[in-house]
Order: sequence, then C-alpha cells, then structure tokens
Amino acid sequence: MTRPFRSVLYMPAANPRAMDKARGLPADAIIFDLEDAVAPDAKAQARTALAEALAQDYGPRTRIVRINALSTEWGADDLRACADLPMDAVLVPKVDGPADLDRVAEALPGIPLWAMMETPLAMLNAAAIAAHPRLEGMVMGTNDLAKELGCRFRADRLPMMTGLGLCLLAAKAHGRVILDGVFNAFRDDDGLRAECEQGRDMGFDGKTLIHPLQLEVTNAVFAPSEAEIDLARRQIEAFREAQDQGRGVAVLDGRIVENLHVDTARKLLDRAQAIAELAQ
Ligand SMILES: CC(C)(COP(=O)(O)OP(=O)(O)OC[C@H]1O[C@@H](n2cnc3c(N)ncnc32)[C@H](O)[C@@H]1OP(=O)(O)O)[C@@H](O)C(=O)NCCC(=O)NCCSC(=O)C[C@H](O)C(=O)O
Ligand SMILES: [Mg+2]
Repeated sequence: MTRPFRSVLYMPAANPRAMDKARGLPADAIIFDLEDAVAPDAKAQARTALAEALAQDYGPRTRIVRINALSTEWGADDLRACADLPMDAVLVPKVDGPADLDRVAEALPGIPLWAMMETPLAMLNAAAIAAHPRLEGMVMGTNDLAKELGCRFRADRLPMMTGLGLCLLAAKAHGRVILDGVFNAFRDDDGLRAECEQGRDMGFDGKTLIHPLQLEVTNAVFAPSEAEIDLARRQIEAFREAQDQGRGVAVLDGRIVENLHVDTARKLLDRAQAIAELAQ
C-alpha cells in the first residue's frame, strides 16, 4: 500500500516556528524548502534550522527536502547538508532532463529522488525523467512553468494543460507519484476547491500547498468519498457474485463492472485504508 500524498505542504526551512507547527498539522507530507521560499542571505541559516527541525519527530508525515539547483551557488552545500539528515526524499528543482538527477543520485545514495516539473524542457523530457531509476515522485511547479511559458493564470488552467498532461502520462507510465502545483490565493477556499477537483479528476495523487489553511479542503477532495467507498465495495461484491455464476461481467446501478473496474475499486479501498491509518 502506498503512502497517501493528498496534501503536501511547503514550508520555508528558514522558519523554525512553521517547521515546528508542521509537526501537528494534518499534512500527508511536508516539503522543507531550501529553494525559492528562502532568501539568498538566509540559505546558510536555513540549513542549520532544517537540521534542528529534522531531529524532531514528524510522525507519519513524509519528509521531503527541496534543495537549490546544483547550477546555483547553494546547490552543492545543500547536497552536503542533506547527506547527514534524516529524510524520506530529496526534491530537485528546475529539472530539465534525467542528467539533472544523476549528480544528486550519486551524492545521496539510498535517498529517493523527486523532481520539480517546471521548465518547458522538463515537459518535453517528462518520460525520460519519470524513467530515472531513483525517481519516486514528480511535483508540478506551475508558478515557474507559467513564468517560462509567459502564459496567464486562468481558473481553467488551459495554458497549463499540455504540460500537466505530459507529466501525468509520464508519471503514470512509470508508476511514480505525481502532485499538482500550488494555488497561490491561499485564503480563497472556493478557488482552491475547484483547482483540487480538477487535479483529482485528472489523476493527480495530491496537491502541493503553501499555507496550513489549505489543508482541510485538499485532504477532503483527494480522499475517496463515502459514496466512492460504498460503490467500490458494491462493485467488488457484484463482480464476485457474477463470477460465482460463471459470468465475466457484472451489472451494477445500470453500469457494467469488469475486472479492471474491480482493480480500480481495490486501489481506492487501499487508499482509503492508508488514509484512515494516518489518522490513528
Ligand atoms: C504565504 C505565507 C508567506 C503567509 O505567511 P503569513 O502571513 O505569516 O501567514 P499567517 O500569518 O496566516 O500564518 C498563520 C500561522 O501559520 C503558520 N504558517 C504559515 N505558513 C506556513 C507553512 N507553509 N507551513 C507551516 N506553517 C505555516 C505561521 O507560522 C503562523 O503560525 P503562528 O505564528 O503559530 O500563528 C506563508 O504561508 C509561507 O511562507 N508559505 C510558504 C511559501 C513557500 O514555501 N513558497 C515556496 C513554495 S511554492 C513554489 O515554489 C512552487 C513551485 O516551485 C512553482 O514554481 O510553482
Ligand atoms: Mg518553482
């Protein structure tokens, strides 16, 4: 059973108060950010604060550290700092292709890699990035992507759709986790809900967030609903009964249920179970 990644909260590693607060927040995962959320003159202090934070217990929350790109003046120091820290994954920003992951993979043996998908080249190389043997997950960087594309932010995210779709296809083809980008207006619950629903409909595993206020809506949208759980159970039962009667197809609520629907139903129940276990 895979870990849930419904809500994945960024927090500036230069902010010890936020990192401490995160230990009690209902986020499935946390991204400790050494990159864009940390000002250039606070990078060194952020590494020290990060080490102190990661010495604490984050319970079941997956701990992901976002380093600066190795092409920057901070990347090499970030890598050295990460080598000694307890974490579940390292997130590499501005990945253009699989070669950008190789040096990180070499410097941090045994640590799963995640890739920020936020440049036009990353969209074009998404399949090769997803195929990297050390890659566990992808995170859409929709702010940087919008900047690179020169596109406008729209509620329907039409200008993003090609990039989102290419990355989704790549992640799914290689069995990687894939997370949607952030919603910047962190006090706009309705806007957030609409974007979460869109991401969930498309097949994203969860959404990255910038503020604790966004957790409740995101956790709810990316969790299987009671109606979905009930349908999944009934599909499994209907198909079992059909099989007992020598049939390969069941009909439930006027719709067919085949083997593949049962697979989907089982995965949904597994996800619901994993989420329930997080709460214990
Ligand atoms: C957006 C913020 C700057 C807002 O900060 P602030 O005005 O201080 O918020 P509040 O006063 O409402 O905060 C209330 C309490 O919540 C805590 N808090 C706030 N944000 C976080 C957080 N992210 N994680 C944990 N805790 C948080 C505050 O400390 C307050 O607590 P207390 O003092 O006890 O009351 C701020 O939310 C923020 O900095 N958010 C993160 C921004 C960030 O990480 N940006 C970089 C990632 S986004 C990105 O780069 C995407 C990608 O690369 C792309 O290209 O798209
Ligand atoms: Mg970015």
